[in-house]
Amino acid sequence: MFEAVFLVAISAIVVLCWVLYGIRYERLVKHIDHQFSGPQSWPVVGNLSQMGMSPDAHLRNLLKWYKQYNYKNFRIWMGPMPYVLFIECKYVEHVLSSTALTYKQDPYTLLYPWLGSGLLTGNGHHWAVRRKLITPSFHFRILKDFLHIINTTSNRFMKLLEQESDASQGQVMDMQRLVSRLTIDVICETAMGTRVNSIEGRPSPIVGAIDDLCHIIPERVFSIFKRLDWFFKFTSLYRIHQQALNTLQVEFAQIIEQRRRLIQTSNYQAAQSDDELLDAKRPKMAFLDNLITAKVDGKSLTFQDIFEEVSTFMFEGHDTTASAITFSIWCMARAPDVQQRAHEEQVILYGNEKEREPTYEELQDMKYLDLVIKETLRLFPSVPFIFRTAREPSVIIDKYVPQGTTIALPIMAIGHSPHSFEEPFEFRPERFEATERTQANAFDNVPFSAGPRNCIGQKFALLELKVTLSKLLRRFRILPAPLAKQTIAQVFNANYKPGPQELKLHMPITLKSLTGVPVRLQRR
Ligand code: HEM
Repeated sequence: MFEAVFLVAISAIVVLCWVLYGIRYERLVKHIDHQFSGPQSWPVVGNLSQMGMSPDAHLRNLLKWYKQYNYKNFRIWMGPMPYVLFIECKYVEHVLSSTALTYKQDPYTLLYPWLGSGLLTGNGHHWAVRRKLITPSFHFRILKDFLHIINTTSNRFMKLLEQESDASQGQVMDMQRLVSRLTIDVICETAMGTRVNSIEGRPSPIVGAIDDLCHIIPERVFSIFKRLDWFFKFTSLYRIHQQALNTLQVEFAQIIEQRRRLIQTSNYQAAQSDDELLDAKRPKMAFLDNLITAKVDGKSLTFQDIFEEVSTFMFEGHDTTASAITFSIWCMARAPDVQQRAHEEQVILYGNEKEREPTYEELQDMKYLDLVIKETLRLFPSVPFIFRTAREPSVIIDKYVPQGTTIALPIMAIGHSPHSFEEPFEFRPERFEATERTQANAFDNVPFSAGPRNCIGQKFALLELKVTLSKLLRRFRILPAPLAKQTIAQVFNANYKPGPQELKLHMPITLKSLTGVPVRLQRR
C-alpha cells in the first residue's frame, strides 16, 4: 500500500515538473520567436537537424540563413536552447560595449579542461583581475622584444618557402599547411621563450600536443554526444586529449623552472633602452616572465594559473594568425592590382633589399598593407563566431533576451552585410581608407571583437602579419592556383561546388579550408 502511494506521488511530481518545464519552455519560445525570425524549428531538436553534421555543412547552412534573413538578426534553436544571432551593427555595438554582457559559457566550456579559467574562457572578477595583469605584456616595449622573435622566426620561414617553391617548380603549394608551422613557432617562443622547430620539421612534443587538442576540441563542438563529458570519456579521443594535456604539463613545468632561473640572473630585464648593443645581448622577454613575476593580492600565481594563461595564448594566438596570413596571401594572389600596390609600398620602404628586417616604426608606416589585412579579415575573419550568455534577463535596444539565452555574434556575417558594405564580396582594401569611412559604424567589421573583451593580442597579431607579408611580398610574386576559377562570392555561396584547387571553407573554431589554400610562389 505504502509503495503504491509512493509510486503515485513520484509519478505526480515527475508530471508536475514536466508540465512546469513545458510552460516555461513555451514562454521562452514565445519570447524568442515573437521577436526574431528564424528557420522553422521542431520541439526538443529545434533546428539541430537542419544544421548538418560536419563543420563545413554548418557553415553552408549558416551562409544560406544569412542570405535568407537578409543579414538581419535572427534566431536558431540548438535543441531546446535559443541562440540569438545579432548581425545588425547597432545591436553588435550594444552587446560588445556592454560591461554586463561579458559572460561566456557555451561553447567555451569545452575548452575548460585545457584553458581552465584563463583569459579567453574566464568570467567575472577573476577575468577582470587577469585582464589587468596581462595587459602590460602587450606594452610596446615588450612588443619590440616579440618583434625580434617574429623577425628571426619569419626569416627561417622564408627559407622554408624558398625551398618549397624551388621544389614545387611552379606548382601549387598549400599555404595553410605551411603558415601554421610559422605561427606555432612564433607563439611558442614569444609565450615561453622556447624554440620548438616546427618550421624545420623537427617539432618538439609541445607542437604535437597543441595540435591534438586543437583538433579534438572542434570535434566536440560539433558533436551532440562528444560534447557530453561522460560520453566523451568513453571515446578514444579522450585518451589522446588526456595524453596531450599531460605532455604539456610536464614540458611546461621544466620550461617554467628554466625561466625562473633565468629571471634571477642579473642581466635579465625587459627592454628599457633602445641601445642596439645592449639589446642584442639581453634575453628576450617572454610572456611567461610577466606571469612568473606577477603578484595578485601579494601572492604569486600557481603553476595551474600560469599553465592556463600560457595555454590560452598558444590556443588563441596561433591558428587565428595563421588563418589571417593564409587568406591575405590567397586574396593577393587573386588581386594582382592590390598585390602590386602592396609591393610598391614595400619598395618605397626597402628598395630592392629583400633581407632587411622591418623595424617597429616601419611596420606602422605600412598603411596599405593595413588596409589589405582589414579587408581580408572582413571577408575571411579568423574567428567567424563569438558568443555571450545572458546571465540575467536583458534588454538589447528593443529586444528582450531571457536569462540563459546564448547571444551569438557571427563576425563573418557582420562583415559581409550589404547594409554596411557595397558589393561585399569584392576584395577592395581601399574601402577602409579613412575618407571612405566617415559615415561608417565602427562595429560593422569586428574581426578582433571590440569592447571590454576584445582581442588582447591584436597588436601582436598585426606585427606578425605585417612582418610575414612584407618579407613574402619582397621575395615572391604570389600567383593564383591555375585551375581555380572561383570568385569570392562563390567561396561564400552555399550552393557552389568547389572544383580542384578551389577553397572549401569550414570553421573548426577558426576559419580554414578543407581543401587547403593553394597558391604559387615565384621568386622576384
Ligand atoms: C589575426 C589574429 C587574431 C584574431 C582575428 C583574433 C580574434 C579574437 C577575437 C574575435 C576574440 C574575442 C573572442 C571571444 O569573445 O570569444 C579574441 C580574444 C582573445 N584573443 Fe585574439 N585574435 C587574434 C590573435 C591573437 C593573438 C596573437 C593572441 C595572443 C598572443 C590573442 C589572444 C587573445 C585572448 C587572450 C583573447 C581573450 C581576451 C579576453 O576575453 O579578455 N589573439 N581574439
